[in-house]
Amino acid sequence: MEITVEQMYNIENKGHDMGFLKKFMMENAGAAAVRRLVEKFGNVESKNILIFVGMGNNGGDGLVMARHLAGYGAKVTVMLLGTPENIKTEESNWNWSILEKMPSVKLMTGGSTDFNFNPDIIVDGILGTGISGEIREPYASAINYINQTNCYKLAVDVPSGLDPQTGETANIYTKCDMTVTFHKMKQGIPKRKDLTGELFAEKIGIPPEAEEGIL
Ligand SMILES: NC(=O)C1=CN([C@@H]2O[C@H](COP(=O)(O)OP(=O)(O)OC[C@H]3O[C@@H](n4cnc5c(N)ncnc54)[C@H](O)[C@@H]3O)[C@@H](O)[C@H]2O)[C@H](O)CC1
Ligand SMILES: [K+]
Repeated sequence: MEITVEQMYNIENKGHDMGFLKKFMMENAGAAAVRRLVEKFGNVESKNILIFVGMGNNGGDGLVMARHLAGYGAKVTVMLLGTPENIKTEESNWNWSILEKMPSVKLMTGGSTDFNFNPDIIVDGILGTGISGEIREPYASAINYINQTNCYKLAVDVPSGLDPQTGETANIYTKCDMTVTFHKMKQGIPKRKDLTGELFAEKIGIPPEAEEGIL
């Protein structure tokens, strides 16, 4: 069953109000996406993985992925597309503060795309269900960098720039090899398999009762 973005937010909020906090949903989302990646590659040890992180919860999922991938022995670099003080949500902030205590993950901020290594894998955690309007900087430059770089690309929830409700694209958008979306498929995402690549919908622990009165 495909659901709307509004239904997803309502289910997420109801699950949170039941006590299954968004930080746990985020943890399960990031872990599920990493499992798909590890399954794809067999082993991510020593792979150069570059994770672009937006300032909302799509970015937060990327931060969770960074921690899990470090645990698998990958060489992880996180590029936060802004400054840590401007991270928008409590859950993302919490995950950033953990990474600050992990020298195994290289943290970069601001959004420069002048990297001194070639990534094997890019994770697109720039924009998810919160997208609105044309893509602004520094997100636009990050999306251009992703599209110009020849490596494997995983989209967190939805390729950034693709509207998960309508399937329409903004002025720029990423083209990925795999997309891992969460809880249930959103209506617009499967309309653009050319941008999503392989597509998976992963459960993230939200109680089914959180759907009551919404679906
Ligand atoms: N489905 C679930 O239960 C869960 C989903 N998770 C992830 O959370 C994101 C949605 O997070 P949200 O913070 O609401 O939105 P985004 O991260 O997509 O981005 C919002 C952020 O981006 C800015 N912005 C919006 N449009 C633009 C634009 N065109 N150009 C530049 N910047 C833009 C805006 O200012 C906002 O601050 C969902 O996709 C999942 O990945 C959670 O992990 C929990 C469980
Ligand atoms: K994304």
